[in-house]
Amino acid sequence: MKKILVTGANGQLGKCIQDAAAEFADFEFVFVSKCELDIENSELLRKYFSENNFTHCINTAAYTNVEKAESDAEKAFAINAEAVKDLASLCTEHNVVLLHVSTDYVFDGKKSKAYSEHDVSNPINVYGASKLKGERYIQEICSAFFILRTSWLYSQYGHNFFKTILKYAEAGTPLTITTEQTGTPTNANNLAEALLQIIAQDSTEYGVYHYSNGGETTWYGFAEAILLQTKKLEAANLAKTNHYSTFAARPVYSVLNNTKAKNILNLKQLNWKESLQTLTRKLMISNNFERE
Ligand SMILES: NC(=O)C1=CN([C@@H]2O[C@H](COP(=O)(O)OP(=O)(O)OC[C@H]3O[C@@H](n4cnc5c(N)ncnc54)[C@H](OP(=O)(O)O)[C@@H]3O)[C@@H](O)[C@H]2O)C=CC1
Ligand SMILES: Cc1cn([C@H]2C[C@H](O)[C@@H](COP(=O)(O)OP(=O)(O)O[C@H]3O[C@@H](C)C(=O)[C@@H](O)[C@H]3O)O2)c(=O)[nH]c1=O
Repeated sequence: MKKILVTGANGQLGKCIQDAAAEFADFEFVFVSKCELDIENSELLRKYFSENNFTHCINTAAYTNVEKAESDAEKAFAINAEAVKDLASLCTEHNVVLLHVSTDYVFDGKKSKAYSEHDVSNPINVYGASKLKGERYIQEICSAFFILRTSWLYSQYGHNFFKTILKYAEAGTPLTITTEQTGTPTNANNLAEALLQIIAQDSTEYGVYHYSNGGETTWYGFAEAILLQTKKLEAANLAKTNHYSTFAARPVYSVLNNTKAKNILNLKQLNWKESLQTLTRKLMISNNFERE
């Protein structure tokens, strides 16, 4: 019997995993939100691992505010690196396979071809640096781990670009969206399923993997597709810009090459536009866009 601890369970990906869990009836899940298990609390973490026979831990807990991280580096590193180090140690001590999620922002974006796992990481913002440090701890401490780097996550849950665009459009707020960065929007529901599939197939091909939806676009292209697919484009006030001022630098190009995940973990890569369409159709039928 697989017993899986999911941290950060009230976040975007955590909620998508809760939904995807319905398809994996053989697994026992322990979903813990930040209130129930703060991963910075090493004693409480230790207690959870001692009192449960977990076989796997999916760590979705993270400091994800890219802008705020620039002036709050200590906290970003405490959660994305130091707490991950504790988690990695406990997983090793208790023979637990760790599945951890990382980001395209570990790269500097100077390439113009999709990044593979062999490409050198070189983060250009605090968030990316803190996530890379977390990855490094896992690689040093664990032997049984999967690090899945993904990009531009969105879903019906939490705070994300998809929901921001819809909220602004519904309020009639003008939208000026940048064409400065190119990457791949990834439906967090697809990532949730991929993580559970890795567990289901009992893979021991541990290591770092890139997992995102397929294709590429800019943030402007993503916004346009969101509005088009939800039939809000005509009414929306959408404009493009080649410079949107932010505190944090972002990689100009951060498309991830998924070949390794496809070949070794047999993960399917859905095209970003098709996956967006699947989600928008589902949400439009059920009228179930989660409100904050
Ligand atoms: N969102 C994106 O675009 C991308 C995300 N990722 C990675 O994917 C993973 C999931 O991200 P996503 O679900 O979108 O992020 P969210 O911010 O939606 O979820 C993260 C969750 O972690 C919680 N959390 C924060 N600090 C702690 C802590 N100390 N202990 C326990 N829980 C904590 C947050 O709670 P609270 O909100 O209360 O602080 C939140 O519920 C992260 O590792 C992220 O770095 C990678 C690429 C893209
Ligand atoms: C809100 C807004 C943003 N932008 C720009 C700013 C930025 O360059 C880009 C995306 O902005 P956001 O702040 O929504 O996205 P950002 O926080 O950069 O998203 C990142 O989050 C972390 C957690 C990751 O790991 C990354 O993969 C990526 O998804 O869009 C506009 O051009 N217009 C707008 O109205």
